[in-house]
Amino acid sequence: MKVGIVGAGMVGSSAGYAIALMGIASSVIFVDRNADLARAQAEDISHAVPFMSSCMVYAGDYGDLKGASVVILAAGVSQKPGETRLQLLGRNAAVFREVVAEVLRVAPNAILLIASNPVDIMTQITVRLSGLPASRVIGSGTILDTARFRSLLGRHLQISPQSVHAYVLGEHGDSEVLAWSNARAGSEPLLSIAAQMGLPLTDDVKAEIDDGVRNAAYKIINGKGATYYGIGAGLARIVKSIAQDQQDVLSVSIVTEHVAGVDDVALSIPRVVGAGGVSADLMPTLDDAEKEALHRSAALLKTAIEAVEI
Ligand SMILES: NC(=O)C1=CN([C@@H]2O[C@H](COP(=O)(O)OP(=O)(O)OC[C@H]3O[C@@H](n4cnc5c(N)ncnc54)[C@H](O)[C@@H]3O)[C@@H](O)[C@H]2O)C=CC1
Ligand SMILES: CC(=O)C(=O)O
Repeated sequence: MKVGIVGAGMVGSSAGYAIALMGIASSVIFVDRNADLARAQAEDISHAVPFMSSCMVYAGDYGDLKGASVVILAAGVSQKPGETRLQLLGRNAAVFREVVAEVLRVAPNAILLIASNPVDIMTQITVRLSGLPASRVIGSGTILDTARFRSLLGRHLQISPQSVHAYVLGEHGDSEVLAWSNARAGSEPLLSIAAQMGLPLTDDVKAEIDDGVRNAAYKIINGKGATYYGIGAGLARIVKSIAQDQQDVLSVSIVTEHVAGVDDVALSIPRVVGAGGVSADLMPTLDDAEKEALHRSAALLKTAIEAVEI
């Protein structure tokens, strides 16, 4: 499978690195308005491939995306310390007006995988610009926040994060909702596991985990200027589900007709992902506070997209 990546910066290159090393694509092509950067990233990553897998990695222009099954859009600006994701909207919408048209011209049948922030709104903008069905325009959404939640829960409970089944819903951003009430480790509710392990999930522990998930990006950006390894692996995970038609349940963002009392808005809930993109939505059972928080997150995103003229 051929995977295109538009935007060869920190996020695009980390995704390309993960995809190449995981051996889930036959080729990865980088396109960036900075052609020297795209070439350098492709060359550097191609030197890692012989150690791990088999994948052609090169740089090109939009014409080279012809035949791509998936195109990742990671172009645009990223947050500076103190900036929110929503503050990037105007600048990244302008980038997408140019980029989406170029991609569609050569790869009209590709599934588009959106990374640029604010990712939920950029996903909805991409559906408007492309006219593609919502199921084929997938925002990475809260796949990263869900990984952060599982990582912190696993660390507290001393259990592998891969054995923690918990999701972050709603906006990939400040209003996101950690779904505690249905989270499990193994087959047991979290509270039961916490008691059995002698590691109670007190209100203080839950508040610390909430802060660690919700504010992870701000902390990492303060420390090193950008986040990229986590989302690079998350994007590769979505590409794997598509490439291998896995029907995995992943928290990703697509434009959804009715969700949490709001119509026609892109946000994350667990969804089934395979070769055709998203094939089903799996709305979790939530408690009243989580339902209300998800409604607020959806309404915030709806207000933001309504202000975008595309
Ligand atoms: N969805 C998520 O969970 C995450 C999303 N992000 C977002 O990903 C985006 C990229 O972040 P980074 O890679 O760190 O930024 P970066 O600045 O390292 O890379 C962005 C790249 O986009 C290219 N670009 C800009 N305008 C372009 C255009 N019109 N055509 C082609 N290429 C263009 C630039 O030349 C640059 O190489 C940001 O919006 C950031 O907020 C970052 C981390 C996590
Ligand atoms: C930057 C960003 O969106 C994140 O790391 O969550």
